[in-house]
Formats: sequence, structure tokens, C-alpha cells
Amino acid sequence: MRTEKVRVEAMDDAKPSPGPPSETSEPLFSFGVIADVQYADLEDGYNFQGSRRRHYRHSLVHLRGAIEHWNAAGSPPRCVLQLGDVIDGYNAQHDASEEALGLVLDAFQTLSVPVHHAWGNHEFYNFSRDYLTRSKLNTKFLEDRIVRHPETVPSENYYAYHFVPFPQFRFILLDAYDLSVLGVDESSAKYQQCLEILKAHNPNAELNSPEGLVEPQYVQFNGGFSQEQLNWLNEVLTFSDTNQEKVVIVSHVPIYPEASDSVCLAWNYRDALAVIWSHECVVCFFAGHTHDGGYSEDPCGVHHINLEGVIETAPDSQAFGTVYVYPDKMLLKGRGRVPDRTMNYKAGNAFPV
Ligand SMILES: Nc1ncnc2c1ncn2[C@@H]1O[C@H](COP(=O)(O)OP(=O)(O)O)[C@@H](O)[C@H]1O
Repeated sequence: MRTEKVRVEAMDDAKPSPGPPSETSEPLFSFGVIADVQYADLEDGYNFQGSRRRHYRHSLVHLRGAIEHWNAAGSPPRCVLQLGDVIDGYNAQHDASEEALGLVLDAFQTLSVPVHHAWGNHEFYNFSRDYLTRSKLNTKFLEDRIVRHPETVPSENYYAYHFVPFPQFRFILLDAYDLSVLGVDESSAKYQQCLEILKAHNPNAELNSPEGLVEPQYVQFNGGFSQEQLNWLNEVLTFSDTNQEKVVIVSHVPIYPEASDSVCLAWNYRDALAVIWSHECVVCFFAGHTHDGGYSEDPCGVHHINLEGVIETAPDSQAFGTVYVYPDKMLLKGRGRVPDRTMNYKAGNAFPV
């Protein structure tokens, strides 16, 4: 194992500490996280409920600031995880999708480490799945393949892959709009199948409305995971268990109710949890989508983090984080409105060093 020294950035004095970090030992490596930039060249607006201000233009300034921060780090992160919704759906209405995406990608071009892009609902408001597959938001070329384990190779039917930024630590990027009516050709069988699933759970004329639903996550702006993708996830986690790896999962849409507004969960979040809970290796699950942020450790010791969205972050604050990985835990050092979080590995499951 590599024992490269990674410096932990200074604690932000302005917010509470999660307890003493492992200053006595050096982190093995670090990675950056950022969510819901939702850039658009528009005046500020509000969320659907009218309760939260959205800073469409300033979100790009926030993104550039985060990138400058990671570039200036004494020990740069191994990679950055962009959790989806990088440009806002309003761009499509103003015929500005490509221009907005270009500005965001120009910013990422200046990042000195690889970025992994998840896809959210706003990607699909702007672009078709085919367009995204051909775009620079498709970072599947950064995947790692496991020799002699073809069952761990993802299918082309969904946008998901895994990679190893540091030995024994596997990251899995999931496609939470694998089952969705967004970004899918309306004449396709898949669209019909997904529309049927959605309508079976949501009788509202407005399919974005959760009003009266027993399972409020069945709205159009969410999506889910196909059985094919879940079977693949199960295979990768089986490999990671067998090889005593630690796993970080990334998805635009969250899957754990205690960490998220129930309206924002993945359609079949229970199926994803069932797969994850049948394995030992998963340390944490990072999602965006809610903008509010949230955290909960589930009964199986998996830490669910919903990152605060850049779009609802005031110009005088920030919203991103760097996760420092130790042999026995991961430590999220948040900036601005992202709080620090300590994610201990499951009891007796520290990484053998
Ligand atoms: N309660 C609701 N009833 C009807 N439509 C809704 C409701 N909440 C959101 N929407 C619609 O769903 C879409 C996504 O909502 P929004 O909150 O803007 O999502 P995001 O947080 O991803 O930006 C928008 O078109 C919005 O108007």
C-alpha cells in the first residue's frame, strides 16, 4: 500500500467540529465532493415552494472557488466527485444548455485532478441520454476494470462504473435515472415501462407533485435503479467484500430516508439499500439532489451524506467538501454550509495497514 502523506486542511473555526480528527495519523488520501451547481446565466430565483433562494449565476463563482481550493491544496485530492445537476433546467428554456455546460466544463478543465460526473434530473432537462453519453459529462473512461471478473463490468444500458483512486478503496458511481421518464425517447419501450411504474404509484395529473402519495418519492424529478444495475452493483460489492476493500458509493439521488426529504428519494431506494446491506464493504453513500443537506448512519453502519447544494448557497458562503480517508474512518471537512462529518468504519472493520 502507498503511504503518501496527505495534509488535512485547517478546521473552519466558524463551525462546530465533529470531535477531534485523527491528527495523530496521516490520511491515506483525500477526495473532493460538490453537488447541485445548477448554473444558469439568470437572475436569482427560488425553489418550487418559494422558500429557498437560488443563485443561478453565482453558482459558477462558487464552483470556480472550490476548484481553486482543491488546486491549491498542499496534497491535492485524488479526484473530485461532482454529484449531478451541474447546470439548471432553465437553460433548456433559454436555448442556453450548451453554452452553460461549456462554462462549467471550462471551469472543470482547470482542475488539476480527475473529476467524476454523476447525472441528475437537470442534466436530463437539458440533454438526452444519448447526448450526455457523447458529452464530457460522461466520465466512464475513468473506470477501472477488474481482470478475470467480467461480472463487474457495467452494461452500456445505464451510466455507472467503478474506479479505485487508492489501493483497496473502490468508488462506485450509480445511475439514479436508469429507471426514469427523463432523457428517454418517448417512443421507446423503456419510456413506456418507466411511465407505467411512475403512474402506478402516482395518480396525480402533475407527475412532479407528491400530493397524497403513500410513497412520495414516486415523482417525475426522481428516478430509480434497474434490476440489471442492482445485479451489477451486487457483483462489484461481492468482489470488494472478498478482497477486503472499502467502498464509497455516489449517486445524484439519495436512498436513505433518515438522511433525506422523503420526496427526494430514489423510486426503489429500498432495493438499493437491500443490496448494500447484504455486504460489509460499503462505508458511505454520497448524494445531492435535496440541496438541504443531510446525514444519517444506517443500522448497518453505512454513512449517508446528502451534500448541501451550491445553487442554494449565498454568495458569501461556500458549499463543497474534502474527504480525508484514514485506515479506520473517513473525515468530511466541509466548507461554508457543508458541516464536518466523521464516518467511522463498521466495528472491527478497520482497514488492515
Ligand atoms: N410539489 C410539487 N408539485 C408540482 N411540481 C413540482 C413540485 N415540486 C417540484 N415540482 C416541479 O418539479 C421540477 C423540479 O423541481 P425543483 O424543486 O426545481 O427540482 P430541483 O430541486 O431538482 O431543482 C420543477 O419543474 C418543479 O416545478
